[in-house]
Amino acid sequence: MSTSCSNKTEKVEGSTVVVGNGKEDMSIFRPPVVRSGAAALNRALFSKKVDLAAATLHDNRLLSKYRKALLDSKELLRLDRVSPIVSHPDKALADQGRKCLILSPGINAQAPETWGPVLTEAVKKQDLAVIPYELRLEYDYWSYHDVMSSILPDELHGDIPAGFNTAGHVAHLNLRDRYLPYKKVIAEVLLDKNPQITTVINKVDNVGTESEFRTFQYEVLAGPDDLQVKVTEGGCLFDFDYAKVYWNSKLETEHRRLIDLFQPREVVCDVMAGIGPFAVPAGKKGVFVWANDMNPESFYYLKDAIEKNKVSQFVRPFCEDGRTFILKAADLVVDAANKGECAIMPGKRPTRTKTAAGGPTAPTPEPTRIPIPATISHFVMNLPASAIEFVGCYRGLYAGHEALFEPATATKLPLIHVHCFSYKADDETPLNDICQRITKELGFPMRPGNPDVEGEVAIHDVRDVAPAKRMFCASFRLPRELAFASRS
Ligand SMILES: C[S@@+](CC[C@H](N)C(=O)[O-])C[C@H]1O[C@@H](n2cnc3c(N)ncnc32)[C@H](O)[C@@H]1O
Repeated sequence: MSTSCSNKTEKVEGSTVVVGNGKEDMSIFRPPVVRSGAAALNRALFSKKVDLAAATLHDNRLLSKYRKALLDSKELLRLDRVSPIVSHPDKALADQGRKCLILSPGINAQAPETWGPVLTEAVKKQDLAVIPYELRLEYDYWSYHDVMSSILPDELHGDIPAGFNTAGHVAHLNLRDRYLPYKKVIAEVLLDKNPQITTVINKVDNVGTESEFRTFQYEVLAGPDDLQVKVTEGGCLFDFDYAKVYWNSKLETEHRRLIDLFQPREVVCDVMAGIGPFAVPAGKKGVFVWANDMNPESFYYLKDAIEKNKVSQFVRPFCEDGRTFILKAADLVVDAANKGECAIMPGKRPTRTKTAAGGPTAPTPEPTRIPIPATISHFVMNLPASAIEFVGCYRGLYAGHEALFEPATATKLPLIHVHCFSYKADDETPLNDICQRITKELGFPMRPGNPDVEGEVAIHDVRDVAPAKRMFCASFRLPRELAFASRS
């Protein structure tokens, strides 16, 4: 046989193997079929023996030379997560430190015609011998996907639940009905294969129980019913009860995108702040944030995050309906600026406090005073199911305060970032839909475009949420006519 011809790479679930002569049966590396249904997971059933061959070296010093040569000639086993270098299967020889190299499937110890050129030559030189080798693959070897493919019937293989949300040690599934009979087994395998996860929950869909605070009903599928989680996002620690407040780790990129727009010393108003994934990291970079959430539990954990992350000079927590908070925040910020409120940052000592000669300690620099500006630069409204309905509340935001903005000063009116859902489409359909809805609520014509042009909206595609639904963020500057309208 010549292994140098007709090499091909075959993808086996969870493993890639390069086949020497193109004739190997790759199914030998698939996990055993364990159609135990919804019964308890029996890990022992996933043990599998695979008959292969190994090259046993007469001198271990030749190990690296032959490992490379056999790899290059495609005669060495190449299987993800399996080292081809193993102890000799004979215990006495193994105790003497003798090693073997596991060979590619298709190579048969008893059939020299299946050996490639490197093996043939090395055997001739008596550098090595080819022996049968039994490779054992156990439950721990198989990936989550391998194990679930073994357990689930063929008709459920297309959509094996994998894209779960995590919050600290909790994995949060939202299983489709057809996977529910297997929910306990799915949860057990997830626990086994994700060491950082210790509790698996599934969303329980009780029609009409969706909370206004975006919390959900759940059942524990595996692990303790402990949903007090610790999560790090944007360099900040959040320690909260996942059952009582909204948290979605899939929004991390969106949080970062908006935080990157905010400049230190600006003011941001987060109308539906949750426990602060926009507000707290923004505060950490020196942005003043007026952060509000109507859920008292979110307010509690928002205050906790402000304290734990030491951003209380920059982030102020509130707990009220966002509809009333919008105008109130604008007024509070004007008041704070008029009163000269500020953050005071301690002066930083130079790292070396003594002169090279061991002289006097350098004086502590003066603290830096960072005044709160009078105007809000950004509003954030992440309540996608209904935030667009809140945009009418901006009417009269800066009534009587024309002097604070362009053209009297260089300050622009605030940018409003409204999260919302719309259709999934490759054309303008979602953009037009979102602009029509904003127009209706605002009472001012808005169209897709550049947010710096009055009447235009930039629409960012945030993420997929359902087969026909996506989440977007619509950003626009508050039109002058509305900002300075009288408050009704
Ligand atoms: C989708 S969550 C977003 C939370 C946070 N901004 C984030 O990105 O994770 C929406 C939040 O709006 C809050 N909420 C719901 N109705 C509200 C209202 N009328 N006023 C203020 N907050 C509200 C909920 O309690 C929830 O925390």
